[in-house]
Amino acid sequence: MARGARSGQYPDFSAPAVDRVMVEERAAALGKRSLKKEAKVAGLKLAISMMDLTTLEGRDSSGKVLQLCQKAMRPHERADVPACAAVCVYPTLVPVAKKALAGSGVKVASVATAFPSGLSPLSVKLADVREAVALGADEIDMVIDRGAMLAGKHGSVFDEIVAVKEACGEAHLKVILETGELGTYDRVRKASQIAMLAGADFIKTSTGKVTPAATPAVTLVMLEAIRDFYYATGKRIGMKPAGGIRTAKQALHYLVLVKETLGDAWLNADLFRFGASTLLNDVLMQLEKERTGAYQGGDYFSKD
Ligand SMILES: O=C[C@H](O)COP(=O)(O)O
Repeated sequence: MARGARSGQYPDFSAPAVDRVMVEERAAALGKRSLKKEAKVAGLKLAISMMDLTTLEGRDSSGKVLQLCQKAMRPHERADVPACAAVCVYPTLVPVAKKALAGSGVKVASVATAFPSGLSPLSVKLADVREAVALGADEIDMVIDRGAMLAGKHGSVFDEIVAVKEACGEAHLKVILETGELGTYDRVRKASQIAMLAGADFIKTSTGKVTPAATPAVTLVMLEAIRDFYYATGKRIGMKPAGGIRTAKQALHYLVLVKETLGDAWLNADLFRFGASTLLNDVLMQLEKERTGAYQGGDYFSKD
C-alpha cells in the first residue's frame, strides 16, 4: 500500500504502546557498545556517505551553497573518504546545487511544504513541492501537519502525505515528523506508520528548528516502526535522524541502532541518512585520529 496510497483511504489501525523507560534504556545501552578502531573507521566513512549536508538558514546564499556542494562532493583530499549522499537546501537554491553537483552522484534534497512550520494551505504546499522538483530536486523533505497529528486527525495527515507524494513525481519523499512537537513516543510511532502507509520513502525525525530534535530513543522508536512495516509489507523504508547531530560519537551511536534494529540491509545511503549542518567536520577529525596505523577494514560496519 506504500506506493499508490490514495487520499481518503487511511486504514485506521491500532498500534502497540511504546514503553518509554524501556526504549530510552535500550537506546542508551546501544550507545555504550565499544567499537574496535577498524570498525570505527568503517563506521565514520559510512556516516559521511550517508550524510545530507544541510544548510537551512534565512541568510543562505549561492556562495554558501556552492561551498557546501564542493564539501559534499569531496569532503577530504584523501581518495578513500567517500562523498556525502546529498545536500539539503531551500527550494530557491536548488538550481545552484543542481548545477554544482551535476554528474557527481550527490543528490539535491529540497525542503518544501512550507518548511518548517507547514502552516500553509495544502495548495501552497503542493505548489512548493512541484516548484522544487521542477527546479531539479531529487528528493523532497516535507513536514507533516503537527496540529492535525496532535488533534488525532490521522486521516488528514495521511491524505496530505499522499498528495505530496503524488506531487513529487519521481523525486523521493522524506516525511519529517518533527518528533519534538509530537509529545509522546506513541504519537511518534503512529506518525511513522501513517507516513509509511501514505507513501514515504523515508521518515525523518526533525526540521532542526525545534528542540528536542533527533534523539537515539526517538530514532529507535522509528526504526522499530520501519522494521514492523517491513515485516508486514516487505517494503524497506529509509530513516533520517536530523537536528542536533554534531559529533562522530553520536553518529556511530545511530549506526549501531540501525545495525541492531534493521541489520546490514539498511546500512547504506539508500536507506539511512543523517540530516546535519555541522556533523561532517567532527567526523573528518575523528577519522584522522582513528586511522593512524594500518587500516585493515571493519568488522562491524563492514559495508565500505
Ligand atoms: O535536516 C537537517 C537539519 O536541519 C540539520 O540540523 P542541524 O543544523 O542541527 O544539524
